[in-house]
Amino acid sequence: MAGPRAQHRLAARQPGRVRRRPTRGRARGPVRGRGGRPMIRQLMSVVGPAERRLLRKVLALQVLGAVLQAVAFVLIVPVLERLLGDEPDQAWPWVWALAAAAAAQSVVHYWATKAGFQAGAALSRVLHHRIGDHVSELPLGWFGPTRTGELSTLTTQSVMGIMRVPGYLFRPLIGGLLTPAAVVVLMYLFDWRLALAATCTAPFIAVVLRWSTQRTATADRLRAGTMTEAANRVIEYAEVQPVLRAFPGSRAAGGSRLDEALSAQRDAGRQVMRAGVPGQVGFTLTVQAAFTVILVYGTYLALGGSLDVPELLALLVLAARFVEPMAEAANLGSALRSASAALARVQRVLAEEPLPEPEHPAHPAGTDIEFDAVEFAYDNGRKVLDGVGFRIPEHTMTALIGPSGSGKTTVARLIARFWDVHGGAVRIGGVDVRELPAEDLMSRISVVFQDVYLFEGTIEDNIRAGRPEATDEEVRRAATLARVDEIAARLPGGWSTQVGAGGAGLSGGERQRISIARALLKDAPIVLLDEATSSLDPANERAVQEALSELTRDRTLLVIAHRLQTVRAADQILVLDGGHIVQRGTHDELIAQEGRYADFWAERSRSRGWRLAKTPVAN
Ligand SMILES: Nc1ncnc2c1ncn2[C@@H]1O[C@H](COP(=O)(O)OP(=O)(O)OP(=O)(O)O)[C@@H](O)[C@H]1O
Repeated sequence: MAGPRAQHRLAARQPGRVRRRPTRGRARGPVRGRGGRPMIRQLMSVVGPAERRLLRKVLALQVLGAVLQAVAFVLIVPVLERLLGDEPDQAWPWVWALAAAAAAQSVVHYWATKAGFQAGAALSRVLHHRIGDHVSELPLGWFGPTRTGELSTLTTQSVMGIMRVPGYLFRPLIGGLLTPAAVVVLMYLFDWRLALAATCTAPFIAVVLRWSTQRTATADRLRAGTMTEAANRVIEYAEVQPVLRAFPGSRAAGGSRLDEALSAQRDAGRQVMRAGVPGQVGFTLTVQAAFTVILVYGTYLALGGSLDVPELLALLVLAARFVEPMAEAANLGSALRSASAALARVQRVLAEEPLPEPEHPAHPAGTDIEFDAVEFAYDNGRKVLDGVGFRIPEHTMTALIGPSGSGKTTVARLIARFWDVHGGAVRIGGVDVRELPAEDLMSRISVVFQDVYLFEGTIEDNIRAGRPEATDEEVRRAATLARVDEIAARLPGGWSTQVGAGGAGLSGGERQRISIARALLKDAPIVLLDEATSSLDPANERAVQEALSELTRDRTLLVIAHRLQTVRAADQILVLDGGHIVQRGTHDELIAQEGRYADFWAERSRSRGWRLAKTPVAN
């Protein structure tokens, strides 16, 4: 059984039925896997034409800068030749040429650096937009609990790592390759034999450089992995403090997971050192050996009389400078790998399939909801819904009950198209939800789930999120209907109280009342509601019930019900178990039958908590 994402991919391939949403102001280049492509190509593939132009400009300037640097290096030879020879006065034209080359290189370097920073800022902007645009088109089901951390790392550390590339990495990398190459080529103008000797040493230096980079690459990757793990363990350790303190026995286990991660990080750090030292020593020795070869050969030529001593000295100075940019580039291996890994992470998210959009949007007639032989499984392949069928008539209330894990939340999520079904269809007003544009579908639905998210902002801001263009009166009216006015009156800052990200500082019932007010303001004709399971104090319980009765008026409502009075008030009750609807009807009809509902009612009436025995789901 294909998982939700695989299923989206299948749907996206069906010809004629769906089309990908147009890409608003984005790069047209395809996002393909790394496949060993040079980083610059990877970078070009995730940005738009304007940023590509800017990157090309930076590259061109850096290439020019590297060549000018080589020219400046090479001009040292005639200057030294003349200064150390018999006619020092003749050095002046070369000194001026050297000064001109150095000045030109400085100017180009300034332009390149400026363009590099501009390109970095543009990269950061475009990547943030692309990630934001793309994520907004992904199925809601993609947003699991780990995504917050993933997205925040992506938009901060990863994007920062990538934006440093044109400003900080291009110059040494391009210089490291081009300047030595240009130096060797220009050396041929002075003495082809020493130039040839330098050319012959280059492959050895390159091989050792590659070997040392590969040695540290594996250790570096290991260290990056252990650092992420350690960071996650630190966060986990902070988050589970209440549990660790409530259950002292678990403290050792909680602490040891963190200790293990930290010592793995330490070991990985040592491994990087161990792996890096031979590479660096090997590189230095090879460079020294190459220099010695040139020195010995040059001395041999000078002793034989075929090379002047001043020219030999000048060429040796040049040879010494020729390895400098290579050494600088060699030290950037780690930064380059981490930028490449960051780019790969961005590409992975950008490669996630967006929700397929209908080619010919349909128009629902009404707001009744229908499940027609719906089948659905999450990525693990276990069928959660297996041929579920029911209808919620317009402007009626349906209560969905069933044991924990029976798929009640999944039913609600499928109506809001968090994922697409794998079999059958979910219809609204007779139209398959897959034939509705995502925005149209969401404009018809209000979702009040248990894990209410409150934005960083005031109570008022949070309610207004339901309909940003609403007037102040409309916001206050929704708030009053949902009994949020009582909350505002109690809080020191009133309506302007900051409720903070995640709504810290408010109880579960209070958060749900704000989310009901938000839904009331949105005024969508369909409401999907997951009643709070946590026990509320009587005042909050009454307020939530009153708020709900406002919310459900004249709307089509599916409620995942946990309270007896909600279940009783429903026009229809559906009992979900084992992947099927096992009973349906009104409270009176179901209570008259023997079955799971009657058991549930009897059990629930006896105690405050209730549970239905779970039966296995047929696959
Ligand atoms: N994102 C997910 N990925 C994989 N499996 C999931 C996911 N969400 C839910 N499940 C699994 O699907 C099954 C149905 O979950 P669902 O949340 O729909 O049940 P529920 O009836 O609403 O449970 P509860 O009453 O405890 O909230 C469970 O076995 C659950 O573990």
